[in-house]
Amino acid sequence: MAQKTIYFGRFISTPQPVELLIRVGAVLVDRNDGKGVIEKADWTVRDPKDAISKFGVDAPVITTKENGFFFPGFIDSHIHASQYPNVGIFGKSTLLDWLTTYTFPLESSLGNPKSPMYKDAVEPPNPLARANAVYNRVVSRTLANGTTTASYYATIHVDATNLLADVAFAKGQRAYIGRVCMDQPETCPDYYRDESTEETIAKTKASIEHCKSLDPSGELLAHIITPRFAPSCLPETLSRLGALAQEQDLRVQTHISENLNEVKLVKQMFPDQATYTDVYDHHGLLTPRTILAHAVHLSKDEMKLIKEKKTKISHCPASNSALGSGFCPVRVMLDEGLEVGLGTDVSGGYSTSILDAVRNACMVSRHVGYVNGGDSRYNLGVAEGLWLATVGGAKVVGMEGRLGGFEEGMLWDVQEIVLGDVDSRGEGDNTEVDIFGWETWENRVDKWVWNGDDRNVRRVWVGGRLVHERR
Ligand SMILES: Nc1nc2[nH]cnc2c(=O)[nH]1
Ligand SMILES: [Zn+2]
Repeated sequence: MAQKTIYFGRFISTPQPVELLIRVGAVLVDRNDGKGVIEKADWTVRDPKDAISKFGVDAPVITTKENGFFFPGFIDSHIHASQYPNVGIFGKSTLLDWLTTYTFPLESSLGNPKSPMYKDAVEPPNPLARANAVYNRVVSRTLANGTTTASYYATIHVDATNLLADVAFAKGQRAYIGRVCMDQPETCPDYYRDESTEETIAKTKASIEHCKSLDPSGELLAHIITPRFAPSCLPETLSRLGALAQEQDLRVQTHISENLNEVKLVKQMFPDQATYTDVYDHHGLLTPRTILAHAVHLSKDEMKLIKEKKTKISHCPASNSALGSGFCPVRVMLDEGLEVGLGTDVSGGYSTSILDAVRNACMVSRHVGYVNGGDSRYNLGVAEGLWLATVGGAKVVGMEGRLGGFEEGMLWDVQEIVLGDVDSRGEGDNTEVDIFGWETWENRVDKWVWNGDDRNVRRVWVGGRLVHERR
């Protein structure tokens, strides 16, 4: 099979938060066994045959539809793979009761046959078979939605966590895999926690080794150290996990300041630290390679410390609305110079789609503007939302300059989008995005963001490997 491929057509990206860059041309990709990068780009080419002669290679040419475009793959910087069966199931709960009512029972069922989820089971429980179904489905589903990179939380179970790593690796998604660490008996149920700091560290190391055995380079797949959040870990565990991340040069992910009752709980449990951010800093977890999800209720001082430490933020707007957590002030964080990406936070968030997260980020920003005196300065535009979903996300997962655009040397982690054509009789395609033909390309992108879904994702590549094709 040919190693090189030419992609020809329309390419849209967001190099800057307010810049929607729309170009026609061709790029040459060397697939290089799934490490495919853009070797050359030419924005003067207007015909696929010209591309072959311009690049001087006889490679197959993949062309976008007239009403379509290539767009950088989405980066989901915060998603709980194990919670996927619960999308949409949250009733009227808020964070802390949502965890005990819906989340811990489901997560425990992927590894513990005594999980409360099995109490009425007719068949003998088979947790790993359940994990297999859940993880295969969620990886397929996120790929179908154009997510080429995901930072996943699994569960506390090593076997099931390693299975998620196997599934993501086999399907070719770029993935960070976190074994969830929780061993604080005051807040974690008996049926779902590690017994001690030693157990937490040993099990985390086992999962690190498994991820390394799949991808020693860590470029397509790597373990990410995952203390669930400060209240779920013993203080000693937090420190040991911080040290482990440093020792093994690994990323860290956790939650911060999502909900006001959670913030209060952290104050009670860690009276010696002034703020939630200080708790992570004190335990060596506030690093440039740490992703903090939510950050809804941070003080300005906390933002300053996070900036100083170059720690990253994953904004999860759908989840914050669904669980009534609050209005995350993304504009303020961007103005403060924080690095922000988007997360679906399945299943606090109800959707696996980062396009839906873009929409929700735009919506929430308007509510933030409203509560700040109706100031439209807070509003995020479509290009800004897409920037958070791609370039912002790349910074958050430590892949700045390698993901999120079409420049030479960048990885070919890309989705091909196709929009719906409406004909002269008013007949359309099987997509929610009806394009009549007179819209500008900027407006077509607006319509895609507000009404698009997986039906608009025709093909997806990661590192030049085709990982999804819509049938
Ligand atoms: N949204 C969300 N917040 C959390 N805080 C601690 N655990 C979780 C979780 O699973 N989801
Ligand atoms: Zn979360």
